[in-house]
Amino acid sequence: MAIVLGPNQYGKAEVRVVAVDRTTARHTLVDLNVSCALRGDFDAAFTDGDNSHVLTTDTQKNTVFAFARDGIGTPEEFGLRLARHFVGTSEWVTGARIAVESYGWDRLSVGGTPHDHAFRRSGGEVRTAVVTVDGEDAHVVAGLSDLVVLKSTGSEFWGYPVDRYTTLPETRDRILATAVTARWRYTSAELDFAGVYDGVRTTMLETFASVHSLALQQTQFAMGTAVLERHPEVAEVRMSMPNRHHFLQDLSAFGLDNTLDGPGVVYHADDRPYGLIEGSVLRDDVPAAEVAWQGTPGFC
Ligand SMILES: O=c1[nH]c(=O)c2[nH]c(=O)[nH]c2[nH]1
Repeated sequence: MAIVLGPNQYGKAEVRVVAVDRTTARHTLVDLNVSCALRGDFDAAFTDGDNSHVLTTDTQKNTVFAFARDGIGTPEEFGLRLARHFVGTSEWVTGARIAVESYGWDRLSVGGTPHDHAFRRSGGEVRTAVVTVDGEDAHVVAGLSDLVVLKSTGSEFWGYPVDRYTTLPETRDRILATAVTARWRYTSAELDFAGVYDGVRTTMLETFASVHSLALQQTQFAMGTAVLERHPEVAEVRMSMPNRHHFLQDLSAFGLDNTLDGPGVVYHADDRPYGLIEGSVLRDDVPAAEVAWQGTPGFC
């Protein structure tokens, strides 16, 4: 029996970098959380403490800040620049995974006039990008998380099996709410990343709104299908969506009606437990690229 080192990677996680574009008096902000992971021949560091192949995580952090000095661009472009730099710099670094979270800031207005340099964090939504350079190949997985959406009608849930533990009543009209986390893989690393991102996000929102839902599963698949139909540069979509249950609150103890036959206006928003619907939608003519997903958690 031999005990051997298995797959490994290392890098600096969660480098928080904020870049202010001051080229005009109207400033813009880019606010990122960047995590680097290098892959390659680092065995001796793990087995013997031999650091001769270890580009320190401190150097990786410094590289992130230094690269930001020249302008960041999109999260995907920034990730590709960093990953290609790390893979091109030393022969024993054969791959790099750069994960970027991008936080949006909206410009504040004063008396209806947009302010030049004051901002408010926009929503809880986060744009994400995971770039993997593997030798000569580059993979880009874009995404978003915590895009919170709700429909106050246009959602039903019925027709499920009933066993001795089933108490959920069937409904023809319920609130459907979720926080979308989605990642989608591009077929190319040369794209208008900002434009395609906006298009995919809009497609998801429009589909959520317009599909009459018989299950969150159906809505999710429709969202992924619409993305693949409208965006040929997307190879596959993976989504994780908690079902944020809203139940009509029973107000009968107070002599108030609150059923769907009556006004049906007061709901109790349950934060947990929640159903968790996870799925992927693929094109059957595009080859899989599991290395693009290696290390990206949260999906089945
Ligand atoms: O859209 C839904 N899918 C389910 O699988 C499910 N399960 C449940 O209790 N409510 C719901 N709603």
